[in-house]
Amino acid sequence: MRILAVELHRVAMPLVRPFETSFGRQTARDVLLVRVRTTDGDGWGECVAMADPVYSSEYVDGSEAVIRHYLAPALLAAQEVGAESVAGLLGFVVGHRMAKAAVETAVLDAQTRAEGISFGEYFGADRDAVDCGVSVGISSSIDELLAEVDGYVGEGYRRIKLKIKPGWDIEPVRAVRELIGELPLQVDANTAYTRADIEHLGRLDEFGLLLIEQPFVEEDILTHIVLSAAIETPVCLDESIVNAEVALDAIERGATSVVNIKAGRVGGYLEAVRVHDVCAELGVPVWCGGMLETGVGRAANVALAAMANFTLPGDTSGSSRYFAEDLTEPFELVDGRLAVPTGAGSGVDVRADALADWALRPPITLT
Ligand SMILES: CC(=O)N[C@@H](Cc1ccc2ccccc2c1)C(=O)O
Ligand SMILES: [Mg+2]
Repeated sequence: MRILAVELHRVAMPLVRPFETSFGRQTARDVLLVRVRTTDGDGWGECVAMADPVYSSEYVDGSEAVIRHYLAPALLAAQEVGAESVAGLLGFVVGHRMAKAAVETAVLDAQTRAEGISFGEYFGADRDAVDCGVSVGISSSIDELLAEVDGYVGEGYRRIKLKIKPGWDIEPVRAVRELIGELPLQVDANTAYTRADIEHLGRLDEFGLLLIEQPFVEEDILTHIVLSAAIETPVCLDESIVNAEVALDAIERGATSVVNIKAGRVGGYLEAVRVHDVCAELGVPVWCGGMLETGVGRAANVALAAMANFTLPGDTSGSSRYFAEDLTEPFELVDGRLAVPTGAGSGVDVRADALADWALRPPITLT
């Protein structure tokens, strides 16, 4: 098919409650959505980049600029485009994986809608619903944290993940472990620790955690190797895993024994499937990470999380974890699970009224 136009939409999505991590406090999402208009129909992709470059080097204005000036022109100039050829067409741009992922996903959506197959069928999903976990931010007090966690347990979430940082780790984890009993529990440091903290992090072993996620900076594979050898709790990488080759290297070197897969972080769902396959071959379980996506990105994540080696609950929470109203029909937990959309493509549709109401500015149309 040929790309006739690429539309860049920016919407403001207020969060139902602040979300605090070791790198900052979010109260809203400034979301970039890409719609491609092709000879075979339309498709949508969500860019997971945050407003500021504090989780990764990408940020939403940067993603928009690189799509506008490099990625969209490359696709518009191509005579024939398919999801499987997008990465090659965009390879001349270094990095900008979240921007590339949004564009590739929009093409994949248009292509699979035209073919009448769902993302789940395209990825090779092996189930029709996925177990859901929830990511809980840093709170202003232990009591406030416990009230929030208690609510999620009541909603049926099958796994709790706590954001931690130096000064907010052992005590909150102890309190939550006491509250939730044997319910699976894990922590995410978002790179906030250093090698000097290894002994301190070993104190988490008493809580029987599923994993500790990305304690050290993205580039520092070595210190994750040292930590893995020093503590019982399995080490899981997130920010570090930028593609399947890095996943293979990190696993082979003993830096990680569980992998958080995020399509946006690795450049798209096709690379995410490759990361899944590499981990499956090595017997390393994976789970689907989250970037506070709207229903557009959430739909694709749920389909990805239905692949065989996604054996741990992901951060594929219900829409209401983040948004009072979603851009699509809301994703709602049933028995701690989300159903994999069965419609063609992503299986969800962007609500035109919400898009118009929450638009930060008129869409940019590139032809
Ligand atoms: C669900 C979860 O913990 N996600 C990320 C961190 C994160 C936190 C805050 C965010 C705010 C706006 C956009 C993306 C964000 C991602 C993680 O696993 O490391
Ligand atoms: Mg993480």
